Amino acid sequence: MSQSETEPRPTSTRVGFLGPFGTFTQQALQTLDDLRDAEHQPYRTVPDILDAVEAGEVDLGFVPIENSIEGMVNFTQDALAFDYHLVIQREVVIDIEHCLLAADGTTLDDVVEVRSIAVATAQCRQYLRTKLPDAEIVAANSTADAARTVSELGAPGVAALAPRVAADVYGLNIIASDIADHAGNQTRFVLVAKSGVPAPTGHDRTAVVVYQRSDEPGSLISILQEFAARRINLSNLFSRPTKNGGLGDYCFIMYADGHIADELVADTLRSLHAKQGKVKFLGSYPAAGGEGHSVREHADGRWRDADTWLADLRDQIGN
Ligand SMILES: O=C(O)C(=O)Cc1ccccc1
Repeated sequence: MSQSETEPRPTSTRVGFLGPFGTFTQQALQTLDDLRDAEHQPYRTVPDILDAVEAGEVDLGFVPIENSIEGMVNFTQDALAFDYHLVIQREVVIDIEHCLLAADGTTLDDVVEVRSIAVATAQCRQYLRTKLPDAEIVAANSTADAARTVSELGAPGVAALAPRVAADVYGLNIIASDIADHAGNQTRFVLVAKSGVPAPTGHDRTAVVVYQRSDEPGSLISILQEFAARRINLSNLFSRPTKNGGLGDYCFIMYADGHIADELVADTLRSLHAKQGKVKFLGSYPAAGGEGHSVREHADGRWRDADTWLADLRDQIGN
């Protein structure tokens, strides 16, 4: 009897990403060497990907969360903060080059309509306003989705704002390249799963959503003090409307250096929970490019010493 008849074949990991083929998200996913042999499954929108992860249709979801020009990708941040119980496993940062793609016969001078996902057109706002002031901007589900529809339509005067690679995928011409409003355009993507926290690497990030006590003034400062008092660097902090509490009801989405396995990070979260009431953990994961200052190296040793000291003290007093 062959091995395949006795043992179930190991199924490969399935990863859902923002499709169709040719998106920036797909490019970023292709940089993950250990997921090269995984099944890459395109989805139409970020919620579709996250639904698929929650439903177990795919093992992992891969989504954009931050752009160096546009800032936070709010629809992803909000989905992770409010709508799903998923944990970030990893992050990846890639360079982004925006191009205008069109079918044969369309030059830049002919363009009357530009299609793309809003987060991409926002990164080229000045270019579009100055070079194509009369062009209509039409929303698509992704850059590659825009390229796909431009290709299918074949209509003159319609262009997609999309990655260079999408020209090959959809048989279009590049009629303008590198058109973002600022140099060094980059996007951060994250891999999410239903559960699991990767082991600390020493260069990690921890993401949390902290709800402020609406009845207490100065709650942001008291939240920040929890991190500052433990010398934990925050790489990002922004407020988002909770959406249920009416105008002015906000929570904070925070990205801190360190890992939940670090005593100092754990203690910060414990204290935040005690003081603020509601904290949602979004994950601890290796920071891209080895960023994320190590919280553990010095602090954990000192913390263990302090723990031992306190335990001894309590022993002495019989508690
Ligand atoms: O639409 C895409 O190609 C995406 O992957 C989303 C996106 C759009 C613009 C910059 C980075 C990611």
